[in-house]
Amino acid sequence: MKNTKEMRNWLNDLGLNHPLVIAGPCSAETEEQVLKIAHQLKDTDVSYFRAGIWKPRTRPGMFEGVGALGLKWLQKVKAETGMKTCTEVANAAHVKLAIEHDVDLLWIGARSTVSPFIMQELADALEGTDKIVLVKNPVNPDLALWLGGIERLYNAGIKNLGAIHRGFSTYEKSKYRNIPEWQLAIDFQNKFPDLPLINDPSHITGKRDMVFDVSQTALDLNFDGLMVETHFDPDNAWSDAAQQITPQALVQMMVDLKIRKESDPEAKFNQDLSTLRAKIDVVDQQIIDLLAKRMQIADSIGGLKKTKNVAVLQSKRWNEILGKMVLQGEEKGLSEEFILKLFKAIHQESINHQEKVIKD
Ligand SMILES: O=C(O)C(=O)C[C@]1(C(=O)O)C=C[C@@H](O)C=C1
Repeated sequence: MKNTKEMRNWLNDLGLNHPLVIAGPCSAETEEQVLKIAHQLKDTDVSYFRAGIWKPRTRPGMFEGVGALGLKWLQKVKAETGMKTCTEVANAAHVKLAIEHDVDLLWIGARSTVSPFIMQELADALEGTDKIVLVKNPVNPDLALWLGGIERLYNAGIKNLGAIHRGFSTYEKSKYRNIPEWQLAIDFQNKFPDLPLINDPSHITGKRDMVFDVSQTALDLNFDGLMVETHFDPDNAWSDAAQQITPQALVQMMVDLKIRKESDPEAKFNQDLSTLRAKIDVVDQQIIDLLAKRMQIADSIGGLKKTKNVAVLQSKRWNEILGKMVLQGEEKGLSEEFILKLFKAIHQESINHQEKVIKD
């Protein structure tokens, strides 16, 4: 699969002057609930109305969706509001039913993207469709697996493709439900700049008061749109209550979000930007020189340890360095998260260098 300008066709054809917005409840609960939310989202920036019909839940015994019955409600949404509709599909039977009920956009969930078998089954079931198919990132931060899933659909002749960034599972304590790992989304855009990329702030945050902030970051990183879970009574939603926002809050959010351009033609702006970028280039060069210097010292330590048969890993010394760097970083306005990531990477490289010296 190669990046092509045509990948954006389905998005360009919508002719939007704002980011694409997909919104609606996490789950379709009742016909009344679906239609009430849909009517509240009509005449807003929302182009596609979403509702989960088949819900992949972590543990059995939770609400697993209303099933095919909900597809009839989505048909009513389209007839009554004119909004296009979308839902999640996870197997060939879902695909068949969704297409029969004229759902316009199908998305594939994070728990399906992890499995090449499921992705191939879905690709076979969707073969040649002109529906829009969006693929959520797999639960683990694996760009190749994400792209591989999309590629299976592409190879099945599906041309209206896109991706949804919904964050990644983590065992470590985090303020997010699924950590965004923005770098991975940036790498995705670098590889496929024309493949529409939508952000899902609801699943990244898991909390409604963080949805705005994550949406703004996504737009600042040139995402093409947002998928936001929306319910008229979020606290009493049958699934994911904490992360849903009201349709009114969504409308306000779309007003408040700053939609930034990728560049500006003004000469003074571009000159100032070039000057600052030149400064960054100088600092980046210094960083590389310093890192190379540090690794030369690590090589010497490796040589010394080799003579006395001393282990490469020195946990006590390393934890001292890490603690000191976090404190010094904080004094300079650098987050603990960043310092830990940076120095863990430096430590690993230092170990690699020493290993090479010791094994030589
Ligand atoms: O101080 C050492 O013994 C080193 O090997 C250097 C170093 C580092 O790069 O700072 C690398 C590995 C050890 O785990 C601790 C520290």
